[in-house]
Amino acid sequence: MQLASVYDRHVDLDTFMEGVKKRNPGQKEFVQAVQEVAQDVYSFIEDKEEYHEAQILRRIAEPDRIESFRVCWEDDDQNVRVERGWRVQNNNAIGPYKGGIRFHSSVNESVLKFLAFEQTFKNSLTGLPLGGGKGGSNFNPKGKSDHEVMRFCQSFMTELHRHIGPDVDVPAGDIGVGSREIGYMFGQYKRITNRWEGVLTGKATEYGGSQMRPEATGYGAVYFLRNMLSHADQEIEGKTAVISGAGNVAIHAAEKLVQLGGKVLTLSDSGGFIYDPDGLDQEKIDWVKRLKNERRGRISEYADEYPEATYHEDEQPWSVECDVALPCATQNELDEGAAKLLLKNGCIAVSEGANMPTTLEGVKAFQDAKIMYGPGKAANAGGVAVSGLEMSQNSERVSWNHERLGEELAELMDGIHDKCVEFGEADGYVDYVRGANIAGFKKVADAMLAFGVV
Ligand SMILES: NC(=O)C1=CN([C@@H]2O[C@H](COP(=O)(O)OP(=O)(O)OC[C@H]3O[C@@H](n4cnc5c(N)ncnc54)[C@H](OP(=O)(O)O)[C@@H]3O)[C@@H](O)[C@H]2O)C=CC1
Ligand SMILES: O=C(O)CCC(=O)C(=O)O
Repeated sequence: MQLASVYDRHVDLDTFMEGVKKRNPGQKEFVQAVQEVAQDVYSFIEDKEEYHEAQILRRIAEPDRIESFRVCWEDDDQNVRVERGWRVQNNNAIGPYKGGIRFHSSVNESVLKFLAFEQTFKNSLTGLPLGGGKGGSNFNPKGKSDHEVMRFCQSFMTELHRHIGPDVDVPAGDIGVGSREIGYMFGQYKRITNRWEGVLTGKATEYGGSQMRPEATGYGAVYFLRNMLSHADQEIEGKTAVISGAGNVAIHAAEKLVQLGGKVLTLSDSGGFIYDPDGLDQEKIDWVKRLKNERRGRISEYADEYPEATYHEDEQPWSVECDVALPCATQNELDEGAAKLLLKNGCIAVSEGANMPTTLEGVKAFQDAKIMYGPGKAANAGGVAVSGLEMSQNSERVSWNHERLGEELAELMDGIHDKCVEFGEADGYVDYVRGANIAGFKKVADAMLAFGVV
């Protein structure tokens, strides 16, 4: 009986999810990501026998491979330190594996599997030939010297280089991995292989990086918000916004929102959030860029620099009244209680700069209230899309200008929004989660069908 249900082509959603849980014990983030996709995909493929027969969803929810390795390095006191590194190559049906590298103490296999799974759908949505992958380490760069970070990155790449390549797998940045870390890793790859090739994206422009890549994820999340609002005959101008995070994505989301006439009230980090009732302007945003990218300081310092602002230690920004919210820090930072608080305070739209920042219950609260809710796999796809354009520029040995890339990014975000509407609109409401899941799934699934059982 048990075996029959496992191999049954038409297992129902609950049985499918039971199987996912059994095969991935203790991996709650991964199970959550699969659940969110499966519930939409199941209703889409209900009458499509070919997807059942080929067990497509089950195959996408099983990474092609996971490389796991030891990373040894020496700290400044010459202590030997040992961390663990991974690369999860989830699916390369439509292009080389592509997705960031995360350095954070919370990184484990479940987190990277969920990110690589999500990336597969996100990359498909961009319309570019990019498969899905993700990697990282439990190494925590916070408080480490530049030399320590360099030694760690070199050691990480010494192992990772065996598994990547410009037509195989092209990593980039994510939490804890910015331009400094990409530079150290690219330098080590080049040293080991003696090849200059576009094996990483997010490089500095001096050595093959693309204009607009640092801005792309945050700007893209705001373009997606603009698209959702304009589909509902609304605009960003004059809207108040709450943003979480104070890293690459949050800072650039704030910058674009302000450029488009929005008022940004908050930023946060893992210590707490700042509330600035006057709103951030470009000068304040530039100050935060220097704080985070050069001095590597804490967001609490903002309230010392700008006395009109207040700092709220160990708190999240979701209690602040706003029209729109952009979670741009990390997974599951916005739970059901926070979602209901945002709704109660009049929030009409959420655009996710982070990956899976809202819990399943939080997502349901937004959907039940029928507000505009753009899930990360659609709303934050601008980053990987411009990474895809960096790969094209590297292959052609050309460099496109800022203006062209800005236009390409806005067009890519328009395309993603259109796909979400095409597959997610019913009865006058756009379910962007459903739209993104189905559009992302369909392209990968059709490619897999063409390959047969591999
Ligand atoms: N960079 C990119 O291009 C893309 C990033 N993303 C997603 O966007 C999000 C942010 O990434 P990015 O801006 O690049 O990363 P950064 O490392 O630049 O910034 C991360 C920010 O989030 C905060 N943060 C991280 N973990 C936690 C936590 N557990 N609790 C509270 N705050 C936390 C950090 O605070 P602190 O410094 O205190 O840790 C920091 O302010 C991630 O979900 C990432 O996957 C998605 C698409 C592309
Ligand atoms: O630019 C990339 O390849 C990675 C972006 C990323 O990690 C993400 O979209 O979550």
